[in-house]
Formats: sequence, C-alpha cells, structure tokens
Amino acid sequence: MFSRDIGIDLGTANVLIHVKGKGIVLDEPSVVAMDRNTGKVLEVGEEARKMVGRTPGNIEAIRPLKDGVIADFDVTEAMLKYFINKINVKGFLSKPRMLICCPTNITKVEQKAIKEAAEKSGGKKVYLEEEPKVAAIGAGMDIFQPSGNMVVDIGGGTTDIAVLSMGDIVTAQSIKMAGGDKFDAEILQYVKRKYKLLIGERTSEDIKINVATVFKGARNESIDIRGRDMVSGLPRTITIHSAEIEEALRESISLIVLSAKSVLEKTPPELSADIIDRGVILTGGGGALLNGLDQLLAEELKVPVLLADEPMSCVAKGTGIMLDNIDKLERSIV
Ligand SMILES: Nc1ncnc2c1ncn2[C@@H]1O[C@H](COP(=O)(O)OP(=O)(O)OP(=O)(O)O)[C@@H](O)[C@H]1O
Repeated sequence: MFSRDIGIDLGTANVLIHVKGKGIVLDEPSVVAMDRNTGKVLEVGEEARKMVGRTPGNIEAIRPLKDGVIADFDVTEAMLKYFINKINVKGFLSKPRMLICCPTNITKVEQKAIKEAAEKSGGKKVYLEEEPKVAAIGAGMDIFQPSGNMVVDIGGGTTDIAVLSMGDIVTAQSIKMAGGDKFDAEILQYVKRKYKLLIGERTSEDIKINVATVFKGARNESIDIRGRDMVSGLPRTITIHSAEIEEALRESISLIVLSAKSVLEKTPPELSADIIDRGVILTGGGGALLNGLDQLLAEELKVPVLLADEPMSCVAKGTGIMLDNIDKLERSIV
C-alpha cells in the first residue's frame, strides 16, 4: 500500500476524482439515494441520479451539495467515502493527500465542512483551492505569468468569474444559485406559467441540453416533452422551441453578464489589455455547453470568448496539474 495524492472536483452536479499518475478515474453525478426510514444509503452516483423524481415515498434521491457548498454534511461524507472506496478497490490509496476545489466566496464554516468531510473520508491532509483558478489551469491557461487571464466557470450550482495573474486571483465574483440548476428551475417555471404543465427536473435539463440557446436566433430546435396538466391532472405532451427557452433564461443570464462586466470594471488596465488579446475562457458544463453563451458574452463584453475543451473536466484536470506541483504549492494553499 502506498499513498497517492488525489484531486477532487466536489461539484453540485458532478464529482470528478483525479489520481496522481492515473488521470481522471471517477466522474459521477453528486446524488445519493437513501431510505428515509432507516437512513441507509441505497445508491450513489449514476444509479442514484436515475431515481431523481421517480422514487417511492420511503426513498429519497438527495443532492447533498447546493450552490457549490455542502447542504447536507452527513450525506456528502457518505458520498465521498463511497466514491473513494470505489476507486480504491485495489487498495492503492492509503491516507492520500487531497486537493479539493471550492467556489471563491465560501465562508470559513463552509470551508471547514468540506475539509472535515474529506478527512473523515480518509484524507491524510486536505487542501482547498479556489475553483476558477484550478479551472483556468485545467483549461490550459498559463496563469503563472504576469499577464491577465479571465475565466468564467459555470457549473451546476455556482458561477465563478475571475481575472488571474501570477498564479493568483486579482478580481473575482462568485454568484451562488447561478448555474445549470438555476437554468433548469427557470425552464420548469416557464413551462408551468405558459403551458400550465408540471414537469420534473430531469425533463427541464433535457430541454436545456437539446433546445436551449441564450443568443437570439443561434439555435432553432424543438422538443416534445411530457408532464402533468395542472388543470386536468392528466399527462400531456407539448412542443417547446429554442426561442422560448432564450426568453425563459434571459433574466438569469443577464445577471451573469452583469457580474462579468463588474469584474472587468475592477480589473487593472494592464490586465484588461491582456484580456482583449487572450480572450475570456468559458469552463464548466453549465456555461460552456449552454448554446450561445460564448456569442452573447463576446457581444456584451467586447472581448473574444473561447470555449474550453471538455469543459466539465477542466477542474479535475487542473487538480492533476496542481498535484504535480503540490510540494511547491503547499506553502501557498489553504
Ligand atoms: N449540453 C449542455 N447544455 C447546457 N448545459 C449542460 C449541458 N451538458 C451539461 N450541462 C449542465 O452542466 C451542469 C454541470 O456542470 P459541471 O459538472 O461543470 O458542474 P459542477 O462542477 O458539478 O457544479 P459546481 O461547480 O457549480 O459545483 C449541469 O447543470 C448540467 O445540466
């Protein structure tokens, strides 16, 4: 048995684990199915996700992280333990050092909760690092030079916007409740208001992935969706179009655009000039995979906007790069 360092992207929507020397070894939804009566964990990850919105009364499919932070400590700990055991069936990890990513503006109490959950899951030493910094590294940016790099990382629960230079954050803003989950909720409300139809969160995520756009006219698709009619109580099918989703998401997206503008307004001019040359990079599934967001941000911010390759893996990849230098970095991180 020997110790290996591991990096964890403990996300609201997905957990990814990177093991030093092996790469990304786990990528699963952050969902736990529990028996309400006994408190027993029934399924974790993909199997639990399939149950969301489809469980009988005594079973609950829980997302233990909300808005990028731990909402249910015990369930988060159970989930982390399960994932670490899953990747460690051959026992190659023994008391590993762990590097975990968190949003930029979480409180000390929230940081402590994440550290504690990781320590209880077997971590010998647990380091926390800010998500946009690791996402930028994972997206291939050289943030250690004295020049400006801007990253907009939109996940399931949070949006992190940051300008980085010389390995650190210069200006940043983190918006809780602004990410893929919020977009799903907006779509659900829109369908309820306009069509008097109740749909589940899996259905609204399907709409977002298959027809959504946030840039007028960039996409013209439609999808048939099923739900429960609010008046008759019976199942009903409707057809939803891209233009409707653009309207449903307009308000949430404008909040993200405003935050990005405010980060740019607070950025020192030399670094702003670098951002015009290098562009802004979009990472995270909630933003980089959302149709039209790159076009909208480019138009609103007047700078080039680039999409990261494999945007949902940037943070995990970034932890891998940081773990290679963990001894050097040890002094600078929490
Ligand atoms: N094609 C797509 N179009 C739009 N959104 C998508 C697409 N594919 C995935 N998503 C969304 O990406 C989000 C998950 O992204 P990601 O895995 O980067 O988040 P996370 O790291 O778990 O969250 P956070 O960083 O906020 O804690 C989900 O809300 C999901 O619905």
